Amino acid sequence: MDILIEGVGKQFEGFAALNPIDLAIPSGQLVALLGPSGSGKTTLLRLIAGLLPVDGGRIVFGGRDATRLSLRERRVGFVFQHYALFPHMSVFENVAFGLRSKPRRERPAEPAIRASVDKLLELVQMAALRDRLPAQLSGGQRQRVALARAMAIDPTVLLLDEPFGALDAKVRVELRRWLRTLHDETGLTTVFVTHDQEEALDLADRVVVMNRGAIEQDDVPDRVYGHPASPFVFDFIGRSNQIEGEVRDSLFFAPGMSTPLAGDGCRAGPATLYSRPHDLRLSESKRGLQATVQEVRRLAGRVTLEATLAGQARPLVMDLSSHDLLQLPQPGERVNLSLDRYRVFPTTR
Ligand SMILES: Nc1ncnc2c1ncn2[C@@H]1O[C@H](COP(=O)(O)OP(=O)(O)OP(=O)(O)O)[C@@H](O)[C@H]1O
Repeated sequence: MDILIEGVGKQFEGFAALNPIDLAIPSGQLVALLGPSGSGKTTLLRLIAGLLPVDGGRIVFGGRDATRLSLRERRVGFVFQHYALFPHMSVFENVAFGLRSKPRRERPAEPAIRASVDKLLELVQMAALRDRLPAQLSGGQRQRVALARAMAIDPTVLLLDEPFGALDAKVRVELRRWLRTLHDETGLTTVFVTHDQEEALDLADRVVVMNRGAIEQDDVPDRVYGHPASPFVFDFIGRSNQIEGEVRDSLFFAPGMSTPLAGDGCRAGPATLYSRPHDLRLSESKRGLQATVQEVRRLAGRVTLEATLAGQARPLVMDLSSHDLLQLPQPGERVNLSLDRYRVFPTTR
């Protein structure tokens, strides 16, 4: 089911946790809300769920205004980071709970409940552990049961708040691949909150990057990484280099360099050039950026070089290609660098 959010915002005691935003979540997509702590991700998820009343605007589920509907009426499946399964109930009973607690006239008959719980347990690969208690499961298994429980009510949408946040790194990666496969099988519209950029970029069809209660970019993962829409996104996603300078006559100037504006252009005045470490190269040409090598580092099979530019507070970081490794520059050496791709934004202070 598609979800439309129109002019929805939320304040807590005068503090804007979420500025009024517009967002369209197409049916069947897996959407990540990504941002630093306090950026408003959970607030937005809770507003979609109906766990919090909106200050204004509309939330539309599949063409139907759901703004004033409760969580139950919206029929959303919700999974929290620490989803408290009922400790005294078996895996099977936990998943059956949502169905058993439906009002009598909506409640399926017992054989139908058993059949649908069996199917869900197969889907989340927990059928073999159906009689176990939550305390007898690993963290990852518990979250799979929580997901099955959220899906038992045949939800219109699945909302997941840092579902793998409490798990160790290896299990997280396994579970996120598993969630992607599960999503492809069920086709359920799913929105999940994460502050882990790798998780968002790896898993989602669309990534909504949030900062200070606003949406900075809503795009497919490749574009969020390759074409960041704002300095915040450039900085927050992946690694970035910054060169301080100014824009004049449609050129970017910094001490010892001038280069044409790329992309959407940037108004005249103080500006910052952003680039990725893999978009910088060692160059033979004397016309490139002149830099002084500070350090060459090896980390996890990658070799990076740190170099300073005259007049710049921050060093530049670049990934070296295998060709560069044949003649590895040494600390203190002067090198010429060229920029393959970059974007210039007005400097924000
Ligand atoms: N019930 C509340 N009362 C007052 N302030 C709140 C309440 N809920 C959230 N906030 C504030 O609103 C802002 C956004 O919070 P929110 O939980 O949406 O952020 P988040 O992006 O999900 O962060 P995290 O990743 O840390 O969970 C924060 O500054 C938070 O302190």
